[in-house]
Amino acid sequence: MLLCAECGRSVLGGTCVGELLQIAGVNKSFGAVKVADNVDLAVGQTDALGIIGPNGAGKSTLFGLVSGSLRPDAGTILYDGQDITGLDAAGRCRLGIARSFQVPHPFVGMSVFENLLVGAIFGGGESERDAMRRCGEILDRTGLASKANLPAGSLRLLDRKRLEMARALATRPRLLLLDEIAGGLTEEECHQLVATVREVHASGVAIVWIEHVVHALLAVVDRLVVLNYGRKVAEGEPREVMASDMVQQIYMGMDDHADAAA
Ligand SMILES: Nc1ncnc2c1ncn2[C@@H]1O[C@H](COP(=O)(O)OP(=O)(O)OP(=O)(O)O)[C@@H](O)[C@H]1O
Repeated sequence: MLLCAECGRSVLGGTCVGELLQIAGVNKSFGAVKVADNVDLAVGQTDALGIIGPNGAGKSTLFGLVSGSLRPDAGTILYDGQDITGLDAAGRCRLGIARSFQVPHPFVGMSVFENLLVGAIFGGGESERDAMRRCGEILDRTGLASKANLPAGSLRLLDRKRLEMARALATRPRLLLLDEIAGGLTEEECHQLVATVREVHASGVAIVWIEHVVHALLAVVDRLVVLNYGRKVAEGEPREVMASDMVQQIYMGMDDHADAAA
């Protein structure tokens, strides 16, 4: 892949694709607990970015700030060059930001297909006819075609995870935020899920993936960010980041905060 000499991002057709998402100086506290501490982050239009960090590091909170369910106390969020810091979640969804949740929460009484249609019509802004056609394609792509008419509440774990991703895809995202979709799956199921995420990325969707199942993440992402106590403490080539002393210390529980608390 050709990279821009100035910013290091991908070059398509001779043009730098630039940033899709830019987070600058974002802070968020819940009471006395700071869960986003001056976070800067950029995601290019063709990026696949992984985010790791211990429990409570502020990873899901960051997704809330990007998808619009949470407001930062300070800082700016730009999407496609537009300041979306004050925009609500529905507005961000219409611009192409979609999020899957760590704990899937589909409309359990509706069928799998109906769950996608809701996303496609209300989130993606499509006519019912276009939405139905595209939802059929997404069901195929995510391996849910044979489950289309089942109630979402009857699905087992892998299919619930797939549905969570399919619902996000139904909104026609350019930026897909995946929150721990591989947890609890068998090796084979994980392998299938990785293949689907790779396909989605290859179709032109930027991916940001929070995941504790690191081998699944490393099979997809080309950059890795580490959060700890709300701070971005490392960023770079995934295997180099994983091998760094910083990450080893955090995962061995030997970082500054742990020392201080001891
Ligand atoms: N709405 C909220 N109100 C108060 N505290 C919250 C809220 N949401 C998250 N927190 C707290 O903020 C901290 C960061 O939570 P967050 O879910 O972002 O962490 P995480 O890195 O995603 O963790 P995990 O890997 O366990 O999912 C935690 O201490 C959590 O309890």
